[in-house]
Amino acid sequence: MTALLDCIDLALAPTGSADPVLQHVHLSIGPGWTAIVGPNGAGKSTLLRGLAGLLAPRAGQIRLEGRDLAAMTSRERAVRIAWLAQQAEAGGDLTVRDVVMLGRLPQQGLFGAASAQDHAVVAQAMSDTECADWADRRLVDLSGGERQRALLARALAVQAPVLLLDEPTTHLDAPHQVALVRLMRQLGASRTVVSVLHDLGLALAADRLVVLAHGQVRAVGRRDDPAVHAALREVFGGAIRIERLGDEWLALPDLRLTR
Ligand SMILES: Nc1ncnc2c1ncn2[C@@H]1O[C@H](COP(=O)(O)OP(=O)(O)OP(=O)(O)O)[C@@H](O)[C@H]1O
Repeated sequence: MTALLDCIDLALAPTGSADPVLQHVHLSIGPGWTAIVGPNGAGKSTLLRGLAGLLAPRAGQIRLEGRDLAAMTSRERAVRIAWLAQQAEAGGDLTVRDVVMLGRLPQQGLFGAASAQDHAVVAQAMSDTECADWADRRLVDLSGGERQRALLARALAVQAPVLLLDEPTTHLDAPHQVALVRLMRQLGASRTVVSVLHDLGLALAADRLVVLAHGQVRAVGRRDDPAVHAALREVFGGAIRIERLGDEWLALPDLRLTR
């Protein structure tokens, strides 16, 4: 399988930081759903922002479909990569439908009018994230979870081959977390979906995991890969238990540590 996103000896620094937090990263991420996990400050968001083309590499390169991401125009990136940021935007006076339609801008171009197909894509994206019922409400008036779902719909509406989601389950209740896992699995069948997740239980539903710590990749592998489980136990200091339940893997905080 040809990897869609390739990091080659990559060094990245967060915006405003002089020093790279990720160094010498070699990583290939292909089609399917990949979860990036690791302790606070490991560099997960920095890596995702790099993959989105929002941070220029301090060294090395990120290639998308074999092309240097840094050499692409922002329009070229925008039709290929959809992005959901960690901090939800307020959205001003825009309604949910307007915000989701913004996801079609890369395809429409600045002066293009929304086509019937754009409206159909927007309706489908709102249906997939269950926000169609409040399509006419202002984003600013929504609860945290509702807003998160509307912004996810905008990212889906781009219909990009690469979907990058930073903490997409933040603010979501349990049924919507499960719905999102189902959606990421479905989308992974035809796209490259990469999500940063703090909830290891949700991350272990992904096809593959990338375990990061201190700006280094500690393990990459399928969710049933013992090397991935060992790396998770190592980087989280044994604070989690990983157990198999049928076809699924569970990661639970090990509360016995508190005794
Ligand atoms: N502007 C900045 N200047 C200096 N250091 C920064 C800046 N932004 C982030 N950092 C540092 O870079 C490191 C990586 O940050 P990043 O947000 O990528 O981590 P993360 O793994 O996503 O963390 P979390 O799980 O807490 O969201 C952290 O140690 C953070 O303090």
